[in-house]
Amino acid sequence: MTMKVLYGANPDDIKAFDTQRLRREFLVSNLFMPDAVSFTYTHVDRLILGGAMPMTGSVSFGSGADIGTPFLLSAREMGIANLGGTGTATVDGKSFVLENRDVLYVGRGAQEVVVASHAADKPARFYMNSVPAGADLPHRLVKKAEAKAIELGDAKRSNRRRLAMYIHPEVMPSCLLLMGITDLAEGSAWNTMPPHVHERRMEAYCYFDMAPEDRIVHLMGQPEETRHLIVADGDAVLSPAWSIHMGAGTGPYAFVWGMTGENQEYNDVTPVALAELK
Ligand SMILES: O=C(O)C(=O)C[C@H](O)C(=O)CO
Ligand SMILES: [Zn+2]
Repeated sequence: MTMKVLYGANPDDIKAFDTQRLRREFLVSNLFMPDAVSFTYTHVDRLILGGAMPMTGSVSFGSGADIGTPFLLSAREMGIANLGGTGTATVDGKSFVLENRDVLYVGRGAQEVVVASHAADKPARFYMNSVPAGADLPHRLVKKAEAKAIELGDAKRSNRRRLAMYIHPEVMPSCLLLMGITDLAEGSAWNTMPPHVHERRMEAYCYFDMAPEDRIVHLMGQPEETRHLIVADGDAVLSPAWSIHMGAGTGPYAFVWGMTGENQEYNDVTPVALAELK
């Protein structure tokens, strides 16, 4: 298990960032390495994001040595989304089978998580978001069919998409984590249109189901001072509260979004008119 640390940046800093620096602070790559678990501790609302791609055996995590608590989840909750083939996640001896696009909520206090794929030629890709939690809630699997889905956008504007809420007060109540998956409709390219910011929550995206040669042009920054990141399959991007988050892909894609902060009000956002973007 590896734990990288990102300290985050403020909006004035990024005005002077070159491409390399911007990528270092806001882009997390190599999340899904064979038979490894990699975490990144961000100081953006203390969200930890991680990935694991077990192939033939199982891989486990749970130690809190990197973060100063007995266990990684001694004071945290976690969402685990399976972006690949079917796999199993076993939390302190209790096993949950995650098919593609199922999400497991792991409550505060879990000590050991063991993940495995059912078939090495179609490995599971477990993507994790973890945030500080104030209560112990039971672990629960949220199947794809149980998520609350919303159809958004318009094919004529190339932004039709289906947004599915998994860890959300109406589906799987948590302490402060929100997590869901957005799938772009065939032929649509743009996500999160029109864009928005949410002062009371940060957000992280993990783009997946992309062909290796495709890329997302992800836009970030304050509306009047945007920057872009070129993002590949399996990469995650951090979006602090002050940043827009939107993107367009050169081919089909989906993404997991995770949020935490002051509240869990999905609609507590400030829309940004496209004419405001610079
Ligand atoms: O395509 C979308 O729109 C989204 O998926 C939006 C994200 O869920 C989001 O930004 C939530 O604040
Ligand atoms: Zn958002």
